[in-house]
Amino acid sequence: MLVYIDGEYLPKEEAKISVFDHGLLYGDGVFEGIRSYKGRVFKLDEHLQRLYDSAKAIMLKIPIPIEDMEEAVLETLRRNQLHDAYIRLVITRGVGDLGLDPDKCPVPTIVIITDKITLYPPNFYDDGLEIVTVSVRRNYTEAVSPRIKSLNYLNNILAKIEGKQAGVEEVLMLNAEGYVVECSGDNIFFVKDNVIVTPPTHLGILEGVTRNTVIDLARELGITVEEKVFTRHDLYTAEECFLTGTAAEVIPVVKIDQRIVGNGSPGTVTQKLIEEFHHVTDVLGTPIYP
Ligand SMILES: Cc1ncc(COP(=O)(O)O)c(CNc2cccc(C(=O)O)c2)c1O
Repeated sequence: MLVYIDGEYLPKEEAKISVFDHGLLYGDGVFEGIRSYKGRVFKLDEHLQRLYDSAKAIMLKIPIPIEDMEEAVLETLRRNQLHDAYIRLVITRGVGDLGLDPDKCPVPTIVIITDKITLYPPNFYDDGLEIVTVSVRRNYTEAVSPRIKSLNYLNNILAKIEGKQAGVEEVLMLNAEGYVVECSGDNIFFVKDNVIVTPPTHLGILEGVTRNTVIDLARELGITVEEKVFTRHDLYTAEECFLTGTAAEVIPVVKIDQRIVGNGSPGTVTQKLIEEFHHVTDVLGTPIYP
Protein backbone atom coordinates (compact mmCIF):
# COMPACT_ATOMS: atom_id res chain seq x y z
CA MET A 1 0.00 0.00 0.00
CA LEU A 2 1.46 3.40 -1.02
CA VAL A 3 0.64 6.55 0.97
CA TYR A 4 0.91 10.06 -0.49
CA ILE A 5 2.82 12.49 1.73
CA ASP A 6 3.67 15.95 0.39
CA GLY A 7 4.05 14.88 -3.22
CA GLU A 8 5.71 11.51 -2.60
CA TYR A 9 4.17 8.03 -2.72
CA LEU A 10 5.71 6.03 0.14
CA PRO A 11 5.25 2.41 1.23
CA LYS A 12 2.94 2.22 4.27
CA GLU A 13 5.87 1.27 6.56
CA GLU A 14 7.78 4.42 5.55
CA ALA A 15 4.77 6.73 5.68
CA LYS A 16 5.73 8.88 8.68
CA ILE A 17 5.36 12.51 9.73
CA SER A 18 7.33 14.60 12.22
CA VAL A 19 6.45 14.54 15.93
CA PHE A 20 6.56 18.34 15.64
CA ASP A 21 3.66 18.29 13.19
CA HIS A 22 0.84 20.40 14.67
CA GLY A 23 -1.69 17.93 13.35
CA LEU A 24 -0.33 15.51 15.94
CA LEU A 25 0.53 18.02 18.66
CA TYR A 26 -2.71 19.99 18.59
CA GLY A 27 -5.13 18.37 16.14
CA ASP A 28 -4.47 21.47 14.03
CA GLY A 29 -5.75 20.44 10.65
CA VAL A 30 -8.68 19.25 8.56
CA PHE A 31 -9.62 15.98 6.86
CA GLU A 32 -12.04 14.21 4.55
CA GLY A 33 -13.38 10.65 4.37
CA ILE A 34 -14.31 9.74 0.77
CA ARG A 35 -15.39 6.55 -1.00
CA SER A 36 -14.90 5.12 -4.46
CA TYR A 37 -17.26 2.58 -6.01
CA LYS A 38 -16.35 0.40 -9.00
CA GLY A 39 -13.54 2.71 -10.14
CA ARG A 40 -15.34 6.05 -9.59
CA VAL A 41 -14.80 8.41 -6.65
CA PHE A 42 -18.22 9.45 -5.35
CA LYS A 43 -18.82 13.21 -4.89
CA LEU A 44 -15.08 13.98 -5.05
CA ASP A 45 -15.72 17.63 -5.96
CA GLU A 46 -18.08 18.11 -3.01
CA HIS A 47 -15.61 16.50 -0.58
CA LEU A 48 -12.69 18.56 -1.88
CA GLN A 49 -14.74 21.77 -1.73
CA ARG A 50 -15.59 21.02 1.91
CA LEU A 51 -11.90 20.29 2.61
CA TYR A 52 -10.82 23.65 1.23
CA ASP A 53 -13.69 25.41 3.02
CA SER A 54 -12.71 23.75 6.31
CA ALA A 55 -9.08 24.79 5.76
CA LYS A 56 -10.12 28.35 5.01
CA ALA A 57 -12.23 28.42 8.18
CA ILE A 58 -9.11 27.68 10.27
CA MET A 59 -6.90 30.04 8.24
CA LEU A 60 -4.90 27.14 6.80
CA LYS A 61 -3.81 27.71 3.18
CA ILE A 62 -3.56 24.37 1.40
CA PRO A 63 -0.35 24.70 -0.71
CA ILE A 64 -1.74 23.07 -3.86
CA PRO A 65 -4.79 24.03 -5.94
CA ILE A 66 -7.94 21.92 -5.71
CA GLU A 67 -7.34 20.48 -9.19
CA ASP A 68 -3.92 19.13 -8.14
CA MET A 69 -5.45 17.69 -4.96
CA GLU A 70 -8.03 15.86 -7.09
CA GLU A 71 -5.26 14.42 -9.27
CA ALA A 72 -3.23 13.40 -6.19
CA VAL A 73 -6.25 11.50 -4.82
CA LEU A 74 -6.85 9.74 -8.15
CA GLU A 75 -3.14 8.92 -8.62
CA THR A 76 -2.89 7.47 -5.10
CA LEU A 77 -5.85 5.20 -5.91
CA ARG A 78 -4.24 4.21 -9.24
CA ARG A 79 -0.88 3.39 -7.65
CA ASN A 80 -2.73 1.13 -5.21
CA GLN A 81 -4.85 -0.33 -8.00
CA LEU A 82 -8.02 0.36 -6.04
CA HIS A 83 -11.56 0.51 -7.40
CA ASP A 84 -13.70 0.17 -4.25
CA ALA A 85 -11.87 2.16 -1.60
CA TYR A 86 -11.99 4.38 1.44
CA ILE A 87 -9.91 7.55 1.03
CA ARG A 88 -8.63 9.54 4.01
CA LEU A 89 -7.32 12.95 3.05
CA VAL A 90 -5.53 14.85 5.86
CA ILE A 91 -4.13 18.37 5.79
CA THR A 92 -2.28 19.52 8.89
CA ARG A 93 -0.85 22.92 9.80
CA GLY A 94 2.59 21.28 9.36
CA VAL A 95 5.82 21.14 11.34
CA GLY A 96 6.42 23.91 13.89
CA ASP A 97 7.84 24.37 17.35
CA LEU A 98 6.11 23.29 20.55
CA GLY A 99 4.13 26.50 20.77
CA LEU A 100 0.56 26.91 19.48
CA ASP A 101 1.38 29.63 16.98
CA PRO A 102 0.32 28.43 13.52
CA ASP A 103 2.60 31.04 11.96
CA LYS A 104 5.52 28.91 13.16
CA CYS A 105 4.35 26.19 10.72
CA PRO A 106 5.44 27.44 7.30
CA VAL A 107 4.37 24.41 5.24
CA PRO A 108 1.14 22.39 5.71
CA THR A 109 1.41 18.59 5.52
CA ILE A 110 -0.72 16.73 2.96
CA VAL A 111 -1.45 13.02 3.53
CA ILE A 112 -3.61 10.77 1.32
CA ILE A 113 -4.35 7.26 2.62
CA THR A 114 -6.34 4.83 0.49
CA ASP A 115 -7.49 1.40 1.59
CA LYS A 116 -9.97 -1.29 0.69
CA ILE A 117 -13.37 -0.40 2.07
CA THR A 118 -14.57 -2.29 5.13
CA LEU A 119 -18.35 -2.39 5.09
CA TYR A 120 -20.73 -2.38 8.05
CA PRO A 121 -22.30 -5.84 8.66
CA PRO A 122 -25.37 -6.38 6.42
CA ASN A 123 -27.62 -6.93 9.46
CA PHE A 124 -27.13 -3.25 10.43
CA TYR A 125 -29.05 -2.38 7.26
CA ASP A 126 -31.53 -5.28 7.33
CA ASP A 127 -32.43 -4.95 11.02
CA GLY A 128 -31.57 -1.30 11.73
CA LEU A 129 -29.45 0.26 14.45
CA GLU A 130 -30.20 1.08 18.04
CA ILE A 131 -28.84 4.47 19.19
CA VAL A 132 -28.79 6.27 22.52
CA THR A 133 -28.41 9.92 23.46
CA VAL A 134 -25.08 10.67 25.09
CA SER A 135 -24.22 13.31 27.67
CA VAL A 136 -21.51 14.82 25.43
CA ARG A 137 -23.02 17.76 23.54
CA ARG A 138 -21.90 18.52 19.99
CA ASN A 139 -19.47 21.42 19.81
CA TYR A 140 -20.95 24.85 20.45
CA THR A 141 -21.03 26.55 17.07
CA GLU A 142 -18.86 29.44 18.34
CA ALA A 143 -16.24 27.02 19.66
CA VAL A 144 -14.66 24.71 17.06
CA SER A 145 -17.59 24.88 14.65
CA PRO A 146 -19.09 21.48 13.78
CA ARG A 147 -19.21 22.81 10.19
CA ILE A 148 -15.43 22.36 10.06
CA LYS A 149 -14.30 18.77 9.45
CA SER A 150 -11.28 19.32 11.67
CA LEU A 151 -8.84 16.85 13.22
CA ASN A 152 -10.44 17.79 16.56
CA TYR A 153 -12.60 14.67 16.82
CA LEU A 154 -12.32 14.19 20.60
CA ASN A 155 -15.89 15.55 21.00
CA ASN A 156 -17.11 12.75 18.72
CA ILE A 157 -14.80 10.14 20.24
CA LEU A 158 -16.04 10.88 23.77
CA ALA A 159 -19.56 10.40 22.42
CA LYS A 160 -18.48 7.14 20.77
CA ILE A 161 -16.98 5.94 24.10
CA GLU A 162 -20.33 6.52 25.85
CA GLY A 163 -22.01 4.58 23.05
CA LYS A 164 -19.66 1.62 23.44
CA GLN A 165 -20.31 1.67 27.20
CA ALA A 166 -24.02 1.48 26.36
CA GLY A 167 -23.45 -1.31 23.83
CA VAL A 168 -24.60 0.59 20.74
CA GLU A 169 -22.90 1.29 17.39
CA GLU A 170 -23.82 4.96 17.05
CA VAL A 171 -24.96 7.72 19.38
CA LEU A 172 -27.18 10.76 19.22
CA MET A 173 -25.70 14.16 20.15
CA LEU A 174 -27.66 17.22 21.15
CA ASN A 175 -26.47 20.82 20.90
CA ALA A 176 -26.01 23.13 23.89
CA GLU A 177 -29.72 24.03 23.82
CA GLY A 178 -30.81 20.39 23.83
CA TYR A 179 -31.91 20.19 20.20
CA VAL A 180 -31.06 17.15 18.06
CA VAL A 181 -28.06 17.82 15.82
CA GLU A 182 -26.32 14.65 14.62
CA CYS A 183 -24.50 11.46 15.57
CA SER A 184 -20.81 10.94 16.27
CA GLY A 185 -20.04 10.21 12.62
CA ASP A 186 -23.33 10.56 10.77
CA ASN A 187 -26.16 12.98 10.05
CA ILE A 188 -29.67 12.11 11.24
CA PHE A 189 -33.11 12.20 9.56
CA PHE A 190 -36.63 11.17 10.60
CA VAL A 191 -39.80 10.53 8.59
CA LYS A 192 -43.34 11.50 9.73
CA ASP A 193 -46.49 11.83 7.62
CA ASN A 194 -44.43 11.34 4.44
CA VAL A 195 -42.15 14.28 5.24
CA ILE A 196 -38.41 13.78 5.78
CA VAL A 197 -36.91 16.07 8.44
CA THR A 198 -33.27 16.81 9.26
CA PRO A 199 -31.53 19.53 11.32
CA PRO A 200 -30.48 22.70 9.48
CA THR A 201 -26.74 23.23 9.04
CA HIS A 202 -26.72 26.42 11.17
CA LEU A 203 -27.77 24.40 14.23
CA GLY A 204 -24.23 22.98 14.56
CA ILE A 205 -23.69 19.94 12.34
CA LEU A 206 -21.22 18.78 9.75
CA GLU A 207 -22.96 19.40 6.42
CA GLY A 208 -22.62 15.83 5.22
CA VAL A 209 -22.01 15.07 1.55
CA THR A 210 -24.22 11.99 1.96
CA ARG A 211 -26.84 14.14 3.77
CA ASN A 212 -27.02 16.52 0.84
CA THR A 213 -27.08 13.66 -1.69
CA VAL A 214 -30.02 12.00 0.11
CA ILE A 215 -31.92 15.30 0.35
CA ASP A 216 -31.58 15.70 -3.44
CA LEU A 217 -32.59 12.05 -4.07
CA ALA A 218 -35.66 12.39 -1.83
CA ARG A 219 -36.80 15.56 -3.55
CA GLU A 220 -36.29 13.94 -6.97
CA LEU A 221 -38.62 11.18 -5.73
CA GLY A 222 -41.17 13.87 -4.93
CA ILE A 223 -40.79 13.51 -1.17
CA THR A 224 -40.91 16.71 0.90
CA VAL A 225 -37.72 17.36 2.86
CA GLU A 226 -37.67 19.95 5.65
CA GLU A 227 -34.54 21.20 7.41
CA LYS A 228 -35.84 22.26 10.80
CA VAL A 229 -35.04 22.33 14.50
CA PHE A 230 -36.46 19.44 16.50
CA THR A 231 -36.11 17.60 19.80
CA ARG A 232 -35.79 13.98 20.82
CA HIS A 233 -39.58 13.83 21.24
CA ASP A 234 -39.88 14.16 17.45
CA LEU A 235 -37.53 11.20 17.04
CA TYR A 236 -39.35 9.09 19.63
CA THR A 237 -42.67 9.66 17.84
CA ALA A 238 -41.31 9.37 14.28
CA GLU A 239 -42.43 6.67 11.84
CA GLU A 240 -38.88 6.16 10.53
CA CYS A 241 -35.35 7.29 11.34
CA PHE A 242 -32.10 6.90 9.42
CA LEU A 243 -28.51 8.11 9.45
CA THR A 244 -26.26 9.14 6.56
CA GLY A 245 -22.47 9.20 6.21
CA THR A 246 -19.76 8.30 3.71
CA ALA A 247 -18.88 5.08 5.49
CA ALA A 248 -22.40 4.09 6.60
CA GLU A 249 -24.14 5.43 3.46
CA VAL A 250 -27.84 5.31 4.52
CA ILE A 251 -28.55 3.21 7.61
CA PRO A 252 -31.91 2.66 9.36
CA VAL A 253 -32.45 3.35 13.09
CA VAL A 254 -35.17 1.31 14.81
CA LYS A 255 -34.64 2.11 18.49
CA ILE A 256 -33.69 5.39 20.20
CA ASP A 257 -33.21 5.61 23.98
CA GLN A 258 -35.20 2.37 24.37
CA ARG A 259 -38.11 3.79 22.30
CA ILE A 260 -39.02 1.61 19.31
CA VAL A 261 -39.20 3.71 16.11
CA GLY A 262 -42.34 2.99 14.07
CA ASN A 263 -42.92 -0.78 13.98
CA GLY A 264 -39.33 -1.56 14.94
CA SER A 265 -38.21 -2.39 11.39
CA PRO A 266 -36.47 -0.24 8.73
CA GLY A 267 -39.09 2.03 7.14
CA THR A 268 -40.22 1.99 3.51
CA VAL A 269 -38.98 5.53 2.78
CA THR A 270 -35.61 4.61 4.29
CA GLN A 271 -35.40 1.44 2.21
CA LYS A 272 -36.27 3.37 -0.98
CA LEU A 273 -33.52 5.91 -0.25
CA ILE A 274 -31.00 3.10 0.36
CA GLU A 275 -31.93 1.64 -3.04
CA GLU A 276 -31.64 5.03 -4.78
CA PHE A 277 -28.32 5.78 -3.06
CA HIS A 278 -26.86 2.47 -4.22
CA HIS A 279 -28.00 3.29 -7.76
CA VAL A 280 -26.29 6.69 -7.90
CA THR A 281 -23.05 5.35 -6.41
CA ASP A 282 -23.10 2.76 -9.17
CA VAL A 283 -23.31 5.27 -11.99
CA LEU A 284 -21.93 8.63 -10.82
CA GLY A 285 -18.44 9.69 -9.73
CA THR A 286 -15.03 10.80 -10.98
CA PRO A 287 -13.34 7.97 -12.94
CA ILE A 288 -10.06 6.80 -11.41
CA TYR A 289 -8.79 5.05 -14.53
CA PRO A 290 -8.94 6.57 -18.01
C1 LIG B 1 -19.84 14.46 12.80
C2 LIG B 1 -20.17 13.93 11.44
N1 LIG B 1 -21.39 14.14 10.91
C3 LIG B 1 -21.72 13.67 9.69
C4 LIG B 1 -20.82 12.97 8.93
C5 LIG B 1 -21.23 12.48 7.57
O1 LIG B 1 -20.63 13.33 6.59
P1 LIG B 1 -20.40 12.73 5.11
O2 LIG B 1 -21.74 12.28 4.57
O3 LIG B 1 -19.78 13.88 4.34
O4 LIG B 1 -19.43 11.58 5.31
C6 LIG B 1 -19.53 12.75 9.44
C7 LIG B 1 -18.50 12.06 8.59
N2 LIG B 1 -18.31 10.77 9.07
C8 LIG B 1 -17.10 10.21 9.41
C9 LIG B 1 -16.05 10.92 9.94
C10 LIG B 1 -14.86 10.25 10.27
C11 LIG B 1 -14.73 8.89 10.03
C12 LIG B 1 -15.82 8.24 9.49
C13 LIG B 1 -15.70 6.78 9.23
O5 LIG B 1 -16.76 6.14 9.25
O6 LIG B 1 -14.57 6.35 8.98
C14 LIG B 1 -17.01 8.85 9.22
C15 LIG B 1 -19.20 13.22 10.69
O7 LIG B 1 -17.97 13.01 11.21
